[in-house]
Amino acid sequence: MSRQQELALSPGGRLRQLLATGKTLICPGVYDGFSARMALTVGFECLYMTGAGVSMSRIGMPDIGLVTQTEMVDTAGMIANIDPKTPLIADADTGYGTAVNVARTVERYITVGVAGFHLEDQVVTKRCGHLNGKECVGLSEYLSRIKAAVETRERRKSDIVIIARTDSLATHGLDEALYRLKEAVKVGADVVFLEAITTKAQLETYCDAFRGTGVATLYNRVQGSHGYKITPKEAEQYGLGIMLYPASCLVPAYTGITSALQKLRMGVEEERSERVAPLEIFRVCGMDEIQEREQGVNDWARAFKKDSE
Ligand SMILES: C[C@](O)(C(=O)O)[C@H](CC(=O)O)C(=O)O
Repeated sequence: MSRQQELALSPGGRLRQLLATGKTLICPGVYDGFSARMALTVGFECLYMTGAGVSMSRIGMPDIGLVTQTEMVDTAGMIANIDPKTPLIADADTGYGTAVNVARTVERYITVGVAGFHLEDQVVTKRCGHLNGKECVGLSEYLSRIKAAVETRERRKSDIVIIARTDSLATHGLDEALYRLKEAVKVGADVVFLEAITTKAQLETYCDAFRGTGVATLYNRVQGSHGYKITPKEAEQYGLGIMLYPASCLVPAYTGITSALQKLRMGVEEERSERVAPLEIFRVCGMDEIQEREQGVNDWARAFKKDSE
């Protein structure tokens, strides 16, 4: 693909291109500008905006359906535009209301440059998929959400990737969960996401159900949960299309910051902090590029002034 063609690709197009390689796409969970910058600096090809992370970092609340559409769209737009070449998959939870709310969420995700999103079948007062006590809506309500997303994508002539998530494994069992995902695909979802898989047998049945159908499967690897654990290498062997690591930044932030603060509270400075100069982290956040741009504009202004005098 030429540079021109590559530049012309939409965020959804970039994500589709990555999925078409057939390799498992490893997506670290980011939730703010800083975590996104770190993931980009390390070189990930695709990022995931975790709703749990946005809920905790942005409003200081747990992942129990408190974060709003406005907060999610605003954060997603900021992250997606740090490096528009790297596609962002965003959590869209339940779509934040009825089918019309779903449509508005999708419309806004398209506008701000999100490449793909997942939409689930929990009730609107949802909770993290790895907590007990989940409740799911009926199949027709779930499919209305997916349908609203698909129609919005068509209306906007967008290629945003729609990921159908079901939490019904915990509430209704594996057969119903797979049935829901298959129906979501019929309505127009591109990727399926069976949430909170806890056994090898469930994972195998899930992968078998979609193998050879052209529909990519997503696996949500919530470190520290009761979810079944697989490595990225095993994910390749299972033929999984996407692997999310929602807690990949959250947990190190939690443990690292807490430990540094505990020390500071005792009057001891964290020795690692001394090894990082402010400039180093500003650089992670694009300092050099911004200064280069500034320099370019200043040079132009100087030349302009000289010519016009
Ligand atoms: C994927 C998820 O929706 C998220 O918000 O990142 C969560 C992850 C979590 O709460 O740790 C989930 O429901 O699995």
